Amino acid sequence: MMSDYLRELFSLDGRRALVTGGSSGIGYVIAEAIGRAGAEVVLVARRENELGKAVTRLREHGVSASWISADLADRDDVRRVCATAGDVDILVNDAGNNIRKPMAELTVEDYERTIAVNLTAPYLLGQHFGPRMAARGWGRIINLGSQQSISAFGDSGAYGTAKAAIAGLTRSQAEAWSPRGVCVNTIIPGFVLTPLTEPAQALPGRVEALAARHMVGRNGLPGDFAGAAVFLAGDASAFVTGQMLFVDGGFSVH
Ligand SMILES: NC(=O)c1ccc[n+]([C@@H]2O[C@H](COP(=O)([O-])OP(=O)(O)OC[C@H]3O[C@@H](n4cnc5c(N)ncnc54)[C@H](O)[C@@H]3O)[C@@H](O)[C@H]2O)c1
Ligand SMILES: O=C(O)[C@H](O)[C@@H](O)[C@H](O)[C@H](O)CO
Repeated sequence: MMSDYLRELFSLDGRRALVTGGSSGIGYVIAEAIGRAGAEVVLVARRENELGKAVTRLREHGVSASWISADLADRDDVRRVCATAGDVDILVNDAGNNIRKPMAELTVEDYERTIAVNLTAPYLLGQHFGPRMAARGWGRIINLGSQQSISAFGDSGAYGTAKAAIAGLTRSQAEAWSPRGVCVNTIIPGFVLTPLTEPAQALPGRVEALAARHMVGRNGLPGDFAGAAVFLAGDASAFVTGQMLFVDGGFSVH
């Protein structure tokens, strides 16, 4: 049975979380995990039907959940999320997109949309919620990076640019607000089987080749991120800030 000590260390009771990209993949699992640890959860994504389904699933698990529909590539939508979300103790910047083309073929529109979703939205949401968390003396920001935060992959130059910058954004946000109780960290996944990676999964032999590049011998699943998210969202990680946490089955060191 879980001791009161462990319950206190990992409980998110009384916390309120905003999870972008929470309708799908890794973001949904993070929302469910921190919700089941006690937090109230607000999901942000574009498609209302997917958001509605995710909120229904969360409620089936006893999680207090709601959603805001927004296109995070659109700054007016980002501002509307900031204005309507209320107090947020835990911000998870999970929403991401990857426009896959050879570097020289990415248009400026591809580049700008990719940067807007993967980097500018986390920047603006952090700028709104970070100081408010700091004023209350407690907060957590979890950004989603990628192996491309530290190394190059083919055909995703704009995404790689944004994900490398996420590591720098995390350090800058940590520097700004950690002195007042706000820990900011990046989760770096391996290759995870989600809708985002379906184009890569469709390439012959690619799934198997990537599985072999993980030390654990398999690709990631969304469920692999639950434990790290609960850890980084709560008091257990009070002395962890500005870091990249590699939840990648050993991919980065293989
Ligand atoms: N799957 C992987 O292998 C992998 C690896 C490294 C990093 N990541 C990162 O993890 C995060 C989650 O990815 P996933 O694999 O779970 O993908 P996913 O496609 O399952 O989920 C992405 C989520 O982001 C939302 N989203 C995308 N564009 C949006 C926009 N313009 N406005 C609002 N919401 C938007 C989608 O609605 C969805 O909820 C992303 O930041 C991704 O870059 C994934
Ligand atoms: O969109 C994608 O194809 C993924 O995000 C990939 O880039 C890798 O899975 C990731 O970089 C590993 O962390």
